[in-house]
Amino acid sequence: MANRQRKYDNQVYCIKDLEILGSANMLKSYREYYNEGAMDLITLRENETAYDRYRIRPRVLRNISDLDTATTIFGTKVKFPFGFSPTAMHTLAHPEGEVATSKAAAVANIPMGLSNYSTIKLEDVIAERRDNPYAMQVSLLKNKDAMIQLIRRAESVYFSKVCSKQLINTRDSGAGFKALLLTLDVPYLGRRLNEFRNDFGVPKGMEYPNLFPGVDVTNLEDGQESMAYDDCADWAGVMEFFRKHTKLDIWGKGIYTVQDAELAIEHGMDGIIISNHGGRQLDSVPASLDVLREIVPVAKGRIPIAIDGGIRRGTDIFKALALGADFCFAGRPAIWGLAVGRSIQSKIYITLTRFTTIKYNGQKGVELAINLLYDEFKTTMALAGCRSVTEIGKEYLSLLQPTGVLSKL
Ligand SMILES: Cc1cc2nc3c(=O)[nH]c(=O)nc-3n(C[C@H](O)[C@H](O)[C@H](O)COP(=O)(O)O)c2cc1C
Ligand SMILES: CCCCC(=O)C(=O)O
Repeated sequence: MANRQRKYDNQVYCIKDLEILGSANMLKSYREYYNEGAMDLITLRENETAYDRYRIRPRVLRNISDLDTATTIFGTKVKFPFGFSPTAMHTLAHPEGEVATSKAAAVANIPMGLSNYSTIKLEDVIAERRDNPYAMQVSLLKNKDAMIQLIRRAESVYFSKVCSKQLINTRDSGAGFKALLLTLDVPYLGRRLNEFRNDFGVPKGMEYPNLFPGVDVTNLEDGQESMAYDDCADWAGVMEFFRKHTKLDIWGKGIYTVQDAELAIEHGMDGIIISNHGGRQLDSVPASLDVLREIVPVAKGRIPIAIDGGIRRGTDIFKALALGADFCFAGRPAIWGLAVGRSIQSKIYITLTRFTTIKYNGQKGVELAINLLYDEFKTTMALAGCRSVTEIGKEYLSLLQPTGVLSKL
């Protein structure tokens, strides 16, 4: 039966399960680095709970037999409106790190944002691509040379690969880096108490091979000048710099207000991500979902609007779309997938009768995260009576008031 629900292994049936199992597989200081955020974690918590204030209003008898979850992002068709936000240092969660995340994103045909604090070379990450799009995240640094070199490398991966013994150029097929995600909300790093308490540090000898190749970044937190964030950045200067140095699309990540959404449009950005950095920068800012509601009435249709922060269920993706987002991203589910991958054993067949078992399958863990969200999202669309992503609108949601009354949006 086509509409039977997929079964899962490893006792992971939703992202919450993945978080619990993945977290148990990590060292305390890494777990808290990934899972926690700034100060009292008020925003971190609200990013998730904001979704619980909305209720879905399904329509029935809608003939959903041709249901289509596909949409486009960065000019590329993808499986459903979900992709990975850039998160630093995947190798702390799993030895295969960003390569495993990339393999899973490629198999699923979803976009992947790659952090400039990736611990694996961007060329090795992009080598795993199929037709799915990638976006390179760029932090705004004082060190302009590091940024320029990073952009050059992202652009110069000429996406050629050997296929049927022929060297073909796959750039035209849409594979590879399509956009830069400028991280706008880090002139300083937020105050993450877990990092102070755990004396968090990356293992000796670890590098950020895309931003500072060959540099031991163990002491990054101690503020080496060559790695410092740019605290003089402004809209005009940033846009002038990036338009001069790239032909890729430029998205602003870390939009918290209507005023800054307007400025992003005014300065010709190609897209925005409404994001509070997963509650890791300024604590007690509003949940990104609440900011989405303010921004959509003024920005919808003028610029692509994506959102991240607290998206953990297919119903969350549905709700964000119903409130006007064009696309959803999430950061931590990829990390938990990698960490769960440490305990997934895959059987690889060598011959028809013999197989060997490999552990540490990071890709399978991340695929599990994607499949859970995909299956939940598809089920939500079907049960709400939406046949395509464009049909999802605010008529499918009510706001649950504290009194228990449901109000229209
Ligand atoms: C461990 C971790 C590392 C992150 N590293 C980066 C980064 O290098 N650059 C960046 O722009 N955002 C970074 N972020 C923020 C994410 O891109 C994203 O905004 C956030 O994870 C979304 O919240 P979610 O994890 O609740 O989905 C990081 C987030 C986490 C959890
Ligand atoms: C030094 C890496 C900072 C990455 C980041 O943005 C985060 O941890 O949230």
